[in-house]
Amino acid sequence: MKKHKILIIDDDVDICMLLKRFFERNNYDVKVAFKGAEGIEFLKNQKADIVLTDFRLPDKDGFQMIEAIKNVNPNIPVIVITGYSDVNQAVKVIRLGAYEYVTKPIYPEEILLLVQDALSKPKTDLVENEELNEGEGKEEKSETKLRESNENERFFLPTSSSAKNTQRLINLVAPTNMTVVILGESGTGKEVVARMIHEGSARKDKAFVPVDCGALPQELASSELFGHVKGAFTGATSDKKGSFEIANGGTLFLDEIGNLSYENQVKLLRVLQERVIRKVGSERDTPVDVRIVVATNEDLKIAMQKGTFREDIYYRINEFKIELKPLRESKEDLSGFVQFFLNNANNELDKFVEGLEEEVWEIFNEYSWPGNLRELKNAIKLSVLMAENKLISKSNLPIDILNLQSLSGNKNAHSDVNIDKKKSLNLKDVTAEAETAAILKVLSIANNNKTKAADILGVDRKTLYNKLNLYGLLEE
Ligand SMILES: Nc1ncnc2c1ncn2[C@@H]1O[C@H](COP(=O)(O)OP(=O)(O)OP(=O)(O)O)[C@@H](O)[C@H]1O
Repeated sequence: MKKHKILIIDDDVDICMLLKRFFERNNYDVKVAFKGAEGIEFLKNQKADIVLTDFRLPDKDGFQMIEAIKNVNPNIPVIVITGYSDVNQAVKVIRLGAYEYVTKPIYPEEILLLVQDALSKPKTDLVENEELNEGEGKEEKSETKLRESNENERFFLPTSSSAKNTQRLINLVAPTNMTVVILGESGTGKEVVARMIHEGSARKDKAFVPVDCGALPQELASSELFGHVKGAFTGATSDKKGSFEIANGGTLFLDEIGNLSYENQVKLLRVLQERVIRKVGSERDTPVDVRIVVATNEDLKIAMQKGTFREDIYYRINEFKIELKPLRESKEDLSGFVQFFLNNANNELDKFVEGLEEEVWEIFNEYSWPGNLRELKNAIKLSVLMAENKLISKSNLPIDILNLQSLSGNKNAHSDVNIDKKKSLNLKDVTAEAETAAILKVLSIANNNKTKAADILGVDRKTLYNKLNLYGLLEE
């Protein structure tokens, strides 16, 4: 079998040699470069299948590296090694098109898993930020990718009268061009509803572009949303399309809109009023045809009173409102969602779990589900993984559900994970204890594989590392 070629760029000779030996032992062809320019030069002249680069190189930083690498080969997956505390950088490198980032201290096995994962994906899946690179053909490809991922997703349509009413509103508004505001707590399915609106519109064959305004780094937000022209700021080495342009003809979903900076609110108002955008650093307007759906879990009226959200935008976007109930207030839909998530988890994990024991149903009905559908989905997935019989039993449940459920004083649950009365009932301590127990349990199930463990826990690897650090669980 042909060996894959990995290019490792790091000025730390020890790390380079360690990784080189490790990957060679695992049957990879390894090329090493100690400077950014050297690595780029190599890519220009020879083929590599994947690049592993340190964020801090003597001649370039990680942002410049990704941009330069993608200029040579937009399809090549890039994994960036960052310092432990550089969470913001890590988020930015992903936005710039890196496949993944790993934090120091590095674990070669963890990097190997990521490399295998990246190389097993079809090329189109790897082109996360194709829009970074201008060109009509490329935009088409990124739209195809979005459509493909939409088709793979299957949603459950709950049947309670309130859920049916929501579905009626979705069906009513979908075919129009109205701006829709979706309100609901985190995890209630706001993005799913936004997708349904898109799917039910004449725009369904064009892109659905979700943007989490809460996760946009301040200094990159304008360029992410509206694009930039070459030379607009240091590091803007080529033109870049923003989310509005990528969504042209389709739907742009602005999640957590309350987090948009004042400056970007002003720009958004222009799009809403005139349907044009102006790229950062450009002197001319570009027309866009985008349907806008926004979501928030904060009360925008209060934000408006506080002066953090502009009144004119509020009234512009407030054309049609859909409010999603938290799961604790829509328990009639619980069993339908449980069955749906159970089927998915069985398929994903190759298991054959048929349902929940009666006692577990009682716990599920009592529990307040602060993370809503996302929490339910993760809890079912973990329980299916843990289940040894046809029915999920109480011992298979994530510990935090049992802890919070027992704290709520439920008489029916007979929890055997009761909190010791002598122990602190301070919520922070309880949470720390529950999280530590859940993390340790999952790490042992996942054979200490952090990527897998993070997946089971329903968090990203960065969050898992932060928790491991916080609770002193990181191995030396
Ligand atoms: N109708 C549904 N059918 C199947 N899964 C769903 C449905 N609604 C939500 N989910 C699942 O629940 C999880 C949370 O949904 P979603 O991301 O849409 O919530 P959200 O309200 O946008 O969350 P946040 O405010 O945190 O961004 C996702 O994994 C999603 O796939």
